[in-house]
Amino acid sequence: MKVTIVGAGNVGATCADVISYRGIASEVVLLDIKEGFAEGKAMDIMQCAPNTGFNTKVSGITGDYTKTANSNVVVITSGIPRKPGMTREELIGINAGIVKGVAENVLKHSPDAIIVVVSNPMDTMTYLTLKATGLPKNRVIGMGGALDSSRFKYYLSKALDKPIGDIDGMVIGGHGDTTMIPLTRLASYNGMPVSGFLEQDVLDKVAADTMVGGATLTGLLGTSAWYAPGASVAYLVDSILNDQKKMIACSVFLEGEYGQDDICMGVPCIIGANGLEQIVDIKLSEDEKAKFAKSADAVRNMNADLKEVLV
Ligand SMILES: NC(=O)C1=CN([C@@H]2O[C@H](COP(=O)(O)OP(=O)(O)OC[C@H]3O[C@@H](n4cnc5c(N)ncnc54)[C@H](O)[C@@H]3O)[C@@H](O)[C@H]2O)C=CC1
Ligand SMILES: O=C([O-])CC(=O)C(=O)O
Repeated sequence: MKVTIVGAGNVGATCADVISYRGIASEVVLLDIKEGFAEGKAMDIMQCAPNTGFNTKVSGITGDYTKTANSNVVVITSGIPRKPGMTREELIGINAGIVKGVAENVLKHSPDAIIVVVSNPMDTMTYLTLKATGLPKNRVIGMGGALDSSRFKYYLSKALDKPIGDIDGMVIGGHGDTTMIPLTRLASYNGMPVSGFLEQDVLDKVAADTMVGGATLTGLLGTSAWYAPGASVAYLVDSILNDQKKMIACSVFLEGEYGQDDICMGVPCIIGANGLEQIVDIKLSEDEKAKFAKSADAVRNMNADLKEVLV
């Protein structure tokens, strides 16, 4: 199985590293526009193999899409990340043109690929990819919810002081500082509701910290995060390539689900060999429904800025 990752920067290279280390694909191609950069990252990753023991073939290329031919999955991480104080939405001006051009180029050589969109603002970039390529909705999947959910589990595990692997929880909605919806009501510690262990004010703080999880890291690092983002993409790619049918919160095109139409947003999805195989329409509370509708308004507002790039 072959995966192409466009953008060999922090997130793209980390994703390639996790995919190869965990043997998720037999071949990974990293592509970047910066001369020699993808080649260097690929060489560095390959030189881990003797000591970590993987067999994935990782190669890098500058701008030559012929080397990406017949990829099963293409991950788009190309574009600029935010700096401290910025929102993800502020990246749209530069990233929209990059993502559209990349999506068109990859499809010329991998017409059957499933595309995973990572570049921000991710929900809008996913919508753009879907509209610009005309691909069916099962083949365009935005990654954000897998990451936001892992940050939610992290903050819950800290508040509970319990192992992160014992915690379950999901974040739906938009992948933005104010549009994420951590589903606290449904989060659990070994199958038991977290509300049985934590006071409401603590749960509210966990949700608030989760929502600004990316901004917090951007403030600490000077650029946005990459370890958990790269690992979250690899987790999603694994479910596709190995037909795991995991339920993962992903940004996908909605046609009536959750009361929304003509928009890509984070909802629970079954992800397998066909990409998006099912949208799981869970029953939200009135409060969660209101939050989802508000989140959709904000994402839709952002999508309106695509008018020029979508001509
Ligand atoms: N959806 C999510 O959960 C997350 C999204 N992101 C987003 O992912 C994107 C990448 O972030 P980083 O890897 O940290 O940035 P980075 O700056 O480290 O890497 C981006 C790479 O894209 C390359 N690039 C730019 N234009 C290109 C083009 N036309 N073709 C090929 N490559 C091109 C650059 O040369 C650079 O190497 C950002 O937009 C960031 O906001 C980051 C983390 C999580
Ligand atoms: O915060 C950012 O800009 C990058 C991102 O989407 C994340 O780490 O969640």
